[in-house]
Amino acid sequence: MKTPPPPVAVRGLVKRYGRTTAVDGLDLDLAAGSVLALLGPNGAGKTTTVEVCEGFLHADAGEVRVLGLDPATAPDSLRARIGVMPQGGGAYPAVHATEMLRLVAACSAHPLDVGWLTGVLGLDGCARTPYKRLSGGQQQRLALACAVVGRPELVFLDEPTAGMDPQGRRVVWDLVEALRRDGVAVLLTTHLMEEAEALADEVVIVDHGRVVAQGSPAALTANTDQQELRFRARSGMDVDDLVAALPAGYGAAEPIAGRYVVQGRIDPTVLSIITAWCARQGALADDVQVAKRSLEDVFLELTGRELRS
Ligand SMILES: Nc1ncnc2c1ncn2[C@@H]1O[C@H](COP(=O)(O)OP(=O)(O)OP(=O)(O)O)[C@@H](O)[C@H]1O
Repeated sequence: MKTPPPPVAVRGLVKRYGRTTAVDGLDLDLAAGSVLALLGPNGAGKTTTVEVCEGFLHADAGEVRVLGLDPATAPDSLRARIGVMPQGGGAYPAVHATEMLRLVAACSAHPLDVGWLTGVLGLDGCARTPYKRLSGGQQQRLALACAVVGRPELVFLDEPTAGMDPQGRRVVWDLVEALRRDGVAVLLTTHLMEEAEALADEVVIVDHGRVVAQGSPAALTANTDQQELRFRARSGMDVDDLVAALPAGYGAAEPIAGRYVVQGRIDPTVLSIITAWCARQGALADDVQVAKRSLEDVFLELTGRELRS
């Protein structure tokens, strides 16, 4: 039996806007029935990548295949098989929430039940509310409903929970989880590492239009034999001197001014060495934490910048 093509396969994608190279040789593979999160700071090229995959933008170079098709030349045949939730949603201002959803459902051969979907997404109370009167979170959830009502094989969600309160975010996360259980492939963008960690089978971290790291959240944040101790203190202390004070094999860095990281096995002796060393510098080690690496740390180590910058 012939294996179906992967939902998304991108090789060497380049997209420029004038002098700005938004996407700079990006590769991406979304496996069937899995959730991939494109994680990166503002302007990293996430939306541009997704819009090329959706067929809304054309690549300057590289190869893009979505469900085996080139979205640049076959957008109509693809449209019926994919669901798209654009950043910020979008609908006619006066249309009622359910009207909008019924309109989209009518374009599909086998839509989900609109009443069921509005219930699941907590939109029952605003079925007759004009789109422009919905809260930002409700507009987002309606956009998500529109993206999935046609039972797509593949869904693109561009920052699906941006600006949502924790309750709204939970509803969206539960729906993404349900899509995965139903075998739907999901490509989402986010700059929230907790969202990527909670939802994604595969995380692709992008910066300046390039992939800087990828893997499962567990693999990306795995500690080899390493633990980390982080603390805040006055900036500019000599980390080489700190390394010299620690047992052999330990590392220390100040990736952001005033924020220090010590890598190695953290035990009470090491902790006391660090705090004593700080005291000798006339500094107080504040906000001391022993932590597992987060995706935020991975990004910081790779780029020297914070995801939320
Ligand atoms: N239509 C456009 N014209 C010119 N430059 C653009 C256009 N769209 C995006 N850019 C630029 O391309 C780069 C990548 O933008 P993109 O929106 O893809 O990033 P992003 O990772 O989705 O960011 P965000 O998280 O803010 O949505 C940015 O420098 C942005 O300013």
